[in-house]
Amino acid sequence: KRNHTLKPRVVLPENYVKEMRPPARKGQPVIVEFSIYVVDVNSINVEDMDFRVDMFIRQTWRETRLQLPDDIFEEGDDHVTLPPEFFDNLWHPDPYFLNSKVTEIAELTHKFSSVTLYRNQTVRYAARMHAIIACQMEFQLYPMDIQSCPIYIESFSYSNQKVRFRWSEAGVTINPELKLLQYHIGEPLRLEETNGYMIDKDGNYSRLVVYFRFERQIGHHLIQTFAPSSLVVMLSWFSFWLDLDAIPGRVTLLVTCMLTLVTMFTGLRADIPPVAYVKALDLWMAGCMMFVFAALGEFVVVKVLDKQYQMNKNKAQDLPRIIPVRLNGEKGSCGTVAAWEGSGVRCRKVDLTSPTSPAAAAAAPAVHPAPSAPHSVPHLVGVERRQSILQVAWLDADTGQERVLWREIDKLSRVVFPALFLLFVTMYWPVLLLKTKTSS
Ligand SMILES: NCCCC(=O)O
Repeated sequence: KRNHTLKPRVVLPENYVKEMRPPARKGQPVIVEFSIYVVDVNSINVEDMDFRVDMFIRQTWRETRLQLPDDIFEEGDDHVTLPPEFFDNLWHPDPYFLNSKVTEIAELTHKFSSVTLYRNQTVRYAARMHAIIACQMEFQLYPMDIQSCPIYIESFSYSNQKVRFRWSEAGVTINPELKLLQYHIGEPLRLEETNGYMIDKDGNYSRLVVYFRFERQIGHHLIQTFAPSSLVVMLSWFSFWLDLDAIPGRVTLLVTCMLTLVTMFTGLRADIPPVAYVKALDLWMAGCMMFVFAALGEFVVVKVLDKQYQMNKNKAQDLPRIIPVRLNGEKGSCGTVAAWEGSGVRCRKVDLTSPTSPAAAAAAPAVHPAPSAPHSVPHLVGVERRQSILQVAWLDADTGQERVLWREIDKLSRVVFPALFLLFVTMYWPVLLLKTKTSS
């Protein structure tokens, strides 16, 4: 019965010891060249800070002990491809992914790997692998963050004096059809050949590094976060157009805006792990909430001041407009106009309807030195109250209507709030873009 399997001894000498590395010039390491074709990157998992990559990983090295008879090659070929089982008959390097959580060779009916022997005694081993790679992610610039995730390939047992890893000319290539939901893979990928940090008595371990750059696409967050939250802030400005007396309307509008923002940002928090530092999104959230909070605060302050003004105004209107003020040096109380007239005490009348007039100004100091006069105290309060009222309220020259300082704040806020929000936006985005650029 004929056996068509290629026997290892056909290509390997009798004295082949697979545990010994191929003979190299004295003191020279075996050079192993790597190339990677990334088929897919999926599950960039910010919760666990890792990502899953499917790839073809290829290694080539010279095995000078191979004896390759012509009849194992097909006509015109310079290589013969063998099934994965043949790999176990050969010496082979022992790379591993230093920062992987899981590594496995894909399998269906057989392992997806192959060994190719070349006429020039080069061995090529290719395998399709899945790996879950740990990545130290940083979220300071989230959602404009760029994650730099390296894959470290290191020899497990051979120091760099025995085996040295190199990137082949092909290096690392990415499937051009690869699309990620939220990320863009920055190219070209940065490749490095270094020595590992673990120092053996024979030296370091040879290490290859490929840095994946995952640039988060802002589009998703523009639609889901930035645009809606900006609209909610703008919505809160409508309260400045509502009347100061529309308390339920204004409070409902502002509180609803605040709750909408809180709900929106609570939902977003689930997208990334709870890190201990401030993220760019936190600043945006805080900014938006501050604007709505400030609008609510403005309403409360203006409403309280207006209420006090209205109360003072009503009380002041109940007070007498013309009061008798005792002349300097006179004894006795003037009291009210009715009480004073005919009392014999020398007083003079002061018209308080115009307290800023010289008469009222003159009256005030004249009243102060007479604390003993019991009836002068309410009149003094009346004078001061009238003065304070007239400082915060005035008649509109065009309409002749009373205008109150507090109510003017609402009008000012209609301009100041949008202007400040615009300033916030124009400072936030350039700083964020600049930081993103410098971090990549
Ligand atoms: N069909 C996958 C081949 C992979 C490789 O040998 O590079």
